[in-house]
Amino acid sequence: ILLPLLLVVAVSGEPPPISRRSFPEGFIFGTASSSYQYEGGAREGGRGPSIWDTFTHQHPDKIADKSNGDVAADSYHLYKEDVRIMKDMGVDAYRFSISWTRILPNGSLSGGINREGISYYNNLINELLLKGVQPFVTLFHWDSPQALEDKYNGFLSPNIINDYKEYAETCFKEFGDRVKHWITFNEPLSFCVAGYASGGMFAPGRCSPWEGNCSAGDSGREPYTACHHQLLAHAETVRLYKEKYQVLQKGKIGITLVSNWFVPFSRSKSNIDAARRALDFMLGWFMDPLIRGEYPLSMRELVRNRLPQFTKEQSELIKGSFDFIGLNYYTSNYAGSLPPSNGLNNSYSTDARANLTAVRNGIPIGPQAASPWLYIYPQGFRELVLYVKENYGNPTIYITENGVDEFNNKTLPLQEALKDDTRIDYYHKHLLSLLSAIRDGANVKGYFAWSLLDNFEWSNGYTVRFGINFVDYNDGAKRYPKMSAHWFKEFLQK
Ligand SMILES: OC[C@@H]1[C@@H](O)[C@H](O)[C@@H](O)c2nnnn21
Repeated sequence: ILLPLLLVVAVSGEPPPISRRSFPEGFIFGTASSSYQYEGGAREGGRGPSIWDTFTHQHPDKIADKSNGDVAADSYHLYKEDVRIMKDMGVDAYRFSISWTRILPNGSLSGGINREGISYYNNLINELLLKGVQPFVTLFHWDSPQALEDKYNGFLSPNIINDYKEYAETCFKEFGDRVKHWITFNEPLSFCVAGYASGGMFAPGRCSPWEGNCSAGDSGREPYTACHHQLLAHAETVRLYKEKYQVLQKGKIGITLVSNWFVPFSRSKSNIDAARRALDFMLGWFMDPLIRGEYPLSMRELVRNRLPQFTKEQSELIKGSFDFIGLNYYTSNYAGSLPPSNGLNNSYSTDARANLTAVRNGIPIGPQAASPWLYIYPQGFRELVLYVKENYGNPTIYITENGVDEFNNKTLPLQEALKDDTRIDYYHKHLLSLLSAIRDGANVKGYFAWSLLDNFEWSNGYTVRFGINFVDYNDGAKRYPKMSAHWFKEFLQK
């Protein structure tokens, strides 16, 4: 079947047609978002400050347009419009995150539950269910409570494990009768590397002096410590859910990870090994503990005493602590080998001894999008999904994010800004690539496009747009469907 279709591509250059009917029966399609990037209402409804409120307000220079998430896409007020858009598109599900500090304003349960926060998420969940859209809820999408940062340095302290577990249990109690898919953490990698290693790009903005302009930090230790505590918090929360809630509530629980695919610079052993190390340090950092109860050998050999160790009990607790894996894919890199670091200026960024780049011999791996790290390489999607299938026991996977951005060109007339052909081409080719991996046996049950709306893109602020729907930040965050929204609506026709 595929051969003639590939001939079509070879001749016409057009990718073969695809629709939801190309995918297995029951496959879930949705869109994804996160609380700090979408909600706004930063000081409304009893919400407490998160580290991203502090980071954007105290270090506006760290954000490309010096912006913040105070208003964002204003989903705090416009969520019913968002759900109407989803219903009109025909999506099956919506992945969103809960703001920890909207539920527990000062981070700990002892500080009290904010009933207005509970009410907001009840309203959102009920509206989704009313319109036939399943909620997939992420408990943590980088917006840690500032109060816990002040109290004990947040995820650098093991104290956060219990505070996180109590926050999660509050959500299970309040929403678990209607939420049947829970994601404990979004991309521990991104949070720990961009927040603690590479130049203070993300909140809490810690790093070593040789990595950037940070007031404090240790790029060679803190990324590993913070993510060790996230993995332990994840494992303890999964045990809690399975022991106290899953039998009655009948939901599933997992974690969302992100990885690039890595193409060796050449077929030399050193470059192939470098590509494998890159995968270990980006994906194996979490998949190896989840599947084998231990960090990858390459990490233990290269990071050594800077990498925390699991006790036997912790290893048993984390091994198998998931019903599904959420996997985010956006882009791929070339990987080449680097000599051992000097052991002086240690950093996660150099520990893997891998030179990662998007350009080889002057030729980019694919067209570059707006975000500097995003090069379009659909083949990498298939390779990554099959790598997880073959190296980690073919776990149940939901693709929890996949997408591409364009620049926020303020001089463009609205009708021009809605013509996002690149996004249509990106989704078309990535869905074909995913379908190919599924047909080769990968156990993928769903796909969430990033993102429903344009939103606050972390250190890029509002200078780039990832939305299938355009947000007019100058006119009450009004939503307008881009061409890709029409494409998705047609793709999703039952
Ligand atoms: O950068 C685009 C998106 C962010 O907006 C999401 O918050 C984050 O989960 C992510 N991971 N990889 N790419 N992304």
